[in-house]
Amino acid sequence: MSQATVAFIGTGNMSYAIIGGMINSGFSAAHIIATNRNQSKLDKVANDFGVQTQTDNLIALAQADIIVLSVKPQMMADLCQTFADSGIDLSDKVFVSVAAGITVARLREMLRQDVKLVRCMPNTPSLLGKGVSGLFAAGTNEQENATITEIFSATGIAMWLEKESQINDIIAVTGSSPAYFFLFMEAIESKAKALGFSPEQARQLVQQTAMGAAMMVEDQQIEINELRNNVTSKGGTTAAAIAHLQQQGLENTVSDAMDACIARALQMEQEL
Ligand SMILES: NC(=O)C1=CN([C@@H]2O[C@H](COP(=O)(O)OP(=O)(O)OC[C@H]3O[C@@H](n4cnc5c(N)ncnc54)[C@H](O)[C@@H]3O)[C@@H](O)[C@H]2O)C=CC1
Ligand SMILES: O=C(O)[C@@H]1CCC=N1
Repeated sequence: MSQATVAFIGTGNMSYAIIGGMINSGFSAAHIIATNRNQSKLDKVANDFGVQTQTDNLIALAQADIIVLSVKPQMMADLCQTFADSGIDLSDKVFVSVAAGITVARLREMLRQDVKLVRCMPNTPSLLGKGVSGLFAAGTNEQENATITEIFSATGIAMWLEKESQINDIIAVTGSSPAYFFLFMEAIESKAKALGFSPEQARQLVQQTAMGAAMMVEDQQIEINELRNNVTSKGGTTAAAIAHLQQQGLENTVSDAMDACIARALQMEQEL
């Protein structure tokens, strides 16, 4: 499957990021099909990355070896029904679902077949090759898994998981967590504006600092706690700020937020 054709069904934010990561790391645009019900939503991905686009999911399904299901979880049952009803042979295809909160068992029920399936939990930094994708295989062989690894390694780190339940854990750790970091950055940006910096200055200050901090974590390879200590002079300004965050329970708040994320995924598994 080295020249596998990959169809992204429901090309929105997440598929755009994966496709971008693939193209930026040298995948052939000719082997990627992006679908959406709405052609106008496909113009950007076609212009930016030169991939094929298609408003008819069944044409993409018939042409592709790997089918990435990337509609919102609430749309998945309707989409899968059209595939199950299509009469197209699904048995040789590898399905990859990036949807949160829908299990392998439920996806197979929706497709009315024990299809070869990989559950994948990516994140949007995939666009820059800085993504993380948790992967869980059901019914795929080694060669197929190698092809999937190749695709998701192109977008960052691809990590195979032993248990399907770990997909929900990785949603909390990496799938949803870019939003936690963005919220933290928004809070700093907003306060910088309140302190009198212009919107442009506030944006520049927060983005440079966040990027610098993240790059130090990667570059220095020492405990993150030590990096923090290196900023924190005893009796100084950082110590005052950190003490406030800790008194307000930041660590517990983050832990509780991640538990809420996992709980929502489990609840979706019951609902969808
Ligand atoms: N956005 C994120 O950071 C992440 C999202 N995911 C998962 O990715 C999936 C997609 O999420 P987003 O990209 O954020 O959503 P999105 O709403 O940006 O993209 C989904 C697209 O699918 C289209 N669509 C809906 N039904 C369709 C159909 N029957 N045929 C063709 N296109 C159809 C919609 O028009 C929309 O443009 C979800 O299942 C979500 O759980 C997973 C990890 C991270
Ligand atoms: O919010 C969501 O449900 C999806 C899954 C991980 C990120 N976005």
